[in-house]
Amino acid sequence: MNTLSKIGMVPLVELRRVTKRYQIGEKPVIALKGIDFVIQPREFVAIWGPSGSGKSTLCNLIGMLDSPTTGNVLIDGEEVNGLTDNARSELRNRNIGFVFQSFNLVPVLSALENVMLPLQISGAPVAEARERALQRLAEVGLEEHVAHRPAKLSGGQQQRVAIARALVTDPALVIADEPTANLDSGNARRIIELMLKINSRQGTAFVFSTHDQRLLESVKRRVQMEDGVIGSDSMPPRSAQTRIAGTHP
Ligand SMILES: Nc1ncnc2c1ncn2[C@@H]1O[C@H](COP(=O)(O)OP(=O)(O)OP(=O)(O)O)[C@@H](O)[C@H]1O
Repeated sequence: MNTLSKIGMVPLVELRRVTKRYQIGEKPVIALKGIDFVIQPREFVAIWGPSGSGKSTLCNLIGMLDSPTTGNVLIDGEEVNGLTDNARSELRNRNIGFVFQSFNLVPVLSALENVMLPLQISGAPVAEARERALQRLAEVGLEEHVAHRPAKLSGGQQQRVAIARALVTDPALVIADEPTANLDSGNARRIIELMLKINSRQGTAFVFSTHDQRLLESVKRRVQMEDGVIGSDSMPPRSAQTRIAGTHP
């Protein structure tokens, strides 16, 4: 992120009157109907709502994986619409980490190699990539499992590898689209607590989506999606971020 967002002068993400329309054959689907939305540095935001309400579409636009039909998306104060594909990829790789519902780990690579991958793709020397990946895996509590391939890990452990991978490039924002959808309720809760802890300790901003209201108890900013608009049951942003017992700012 540039210095302006680091010192809080511009939001990390800003959506201005964003719409998204999909066309399947003859029939248009308006997935987002004019969204205004801001994520500030260090925020932890839950996007919740029923299936089909527009959560993934919103995450994809925030992560520049897709473009709006109308309206503007600004990342770190920079308007995304006018950028070339290369400039957009560069902005994304520099600033944003992703966690997906199906973990998306490379099956033939170990946990360590999976986490090293984003750094190696960006040209970091192997020794440095290894050191930073080991550090991230330790932060998510997997130092004992670094040599295991994904198939040897539980769903919760695989998602923790994915979180370590999302964090390894030190992004200002991690987008986690339904990160707990394939986990049982205990592991789902542990994943949210882990993300809250990283947010609290390191200041990484998180936006995560879920249809499970039970996961929202400890999240202070909630954005409810309802048929393509932000619903009335949203909780406003808070200047102070959530702290988990035993963690430090
Ligand atoms: N690629 C696409 N092509 C056509 N329609 C789409 C596409 N992606 C999403 N939609 C439609 O847009 C609307 C919003 O979908 P979206 O996936 O954003 O909702 P969601 O809240 O994330 O749902 P879920 O929780 O089931 O993932 C739905 O009506 C969906 O069918």
